Amino acid sequence: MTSSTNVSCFHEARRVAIFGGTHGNEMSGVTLVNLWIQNGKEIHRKGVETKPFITNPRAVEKCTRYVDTDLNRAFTTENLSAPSGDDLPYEVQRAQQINEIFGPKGSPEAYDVIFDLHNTTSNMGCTLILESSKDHFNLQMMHYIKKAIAPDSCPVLLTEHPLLKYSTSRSVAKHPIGLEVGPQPQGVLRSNIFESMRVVLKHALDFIELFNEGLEFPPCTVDVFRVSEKMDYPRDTNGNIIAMVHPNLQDCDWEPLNPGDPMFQTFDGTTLRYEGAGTVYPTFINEAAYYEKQQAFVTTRRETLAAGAIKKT
Ligand SMILES: CC(=O)N[C@@H](CC(=O)O)C(=O)O
Ligand SMILES: [Zn+2]
Repeated sequence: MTSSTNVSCFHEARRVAIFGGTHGNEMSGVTLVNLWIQNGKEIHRKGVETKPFITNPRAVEKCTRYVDTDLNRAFTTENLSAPSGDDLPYEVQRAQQINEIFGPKGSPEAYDVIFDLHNTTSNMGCTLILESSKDHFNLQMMHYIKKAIAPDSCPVLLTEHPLLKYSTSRSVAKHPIGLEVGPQPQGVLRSNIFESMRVVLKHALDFIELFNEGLEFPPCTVDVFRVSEKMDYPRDTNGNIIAMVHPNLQDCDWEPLNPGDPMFQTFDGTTLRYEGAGTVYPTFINEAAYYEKQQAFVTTRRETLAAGAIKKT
């Protein structure tokens, strides 16, 4: 067998977009994208058209997550195929426009790559979000970024899950990549968070340039954290929250949580413990935007994915 039989070929990643302001109060992405709209020199790469784009301008203007509904949940087939009109929620109208410009989602005309820039109030560091374990192009890119950024770490969160997966803005692209950097409060810019987001984007664009130049990337493996279970805050019968994230768990994103470990602390100081089966790795711990989604954190499990060799056609 010749080595080339194991190489997956992809078209050049010529059309690339960088989304900021999918959530209007996540300031690193909003600020970087606005900078790059003014001057795109930093994101220019040979043989690549990179378009910086503010996805939810009305939410950015109000510095709020969204106006009518969460844009990063709005890219469902139902929404995208609904008859368009002013009566639709603002973000659904916006999703349709974005799908026209960068999609259509699932079609050969769709953009090759979309980076969607997010911030979290959780202590997640610089996290790459992968939507499909079978996307070898993205796996290779994430492998490249992890190597380039070492000894700093860059965990990969895999959101592939039958119930917990959601319809993101970036999902209109052939290769959707979320970048989630924290901790940063909503509406706030922190220089360290801003800079680490910028550095990851730099490496990502370098990878695309090398790929388009014809470099072959050999098979590799990527350690990922696969989303497993959504954990809500403990509540009373009226739905009111009766406990907080336990101090031993707060800020401990990506660290092992074992059966019997403290998880929540009630207002009178009682510790509630994790009673699941086996070790999990919580993340999005105490994310501000997830109170409305009844989510205190999400558990993940570690997995190693194999990426085949890739090369441009
Ligand atoms: C805090 C936050 O907004 N996180 C993103 C994660 C993602 O882009 O997949 C979201 O919930 O849409
Ligand atoms: Zn966000």
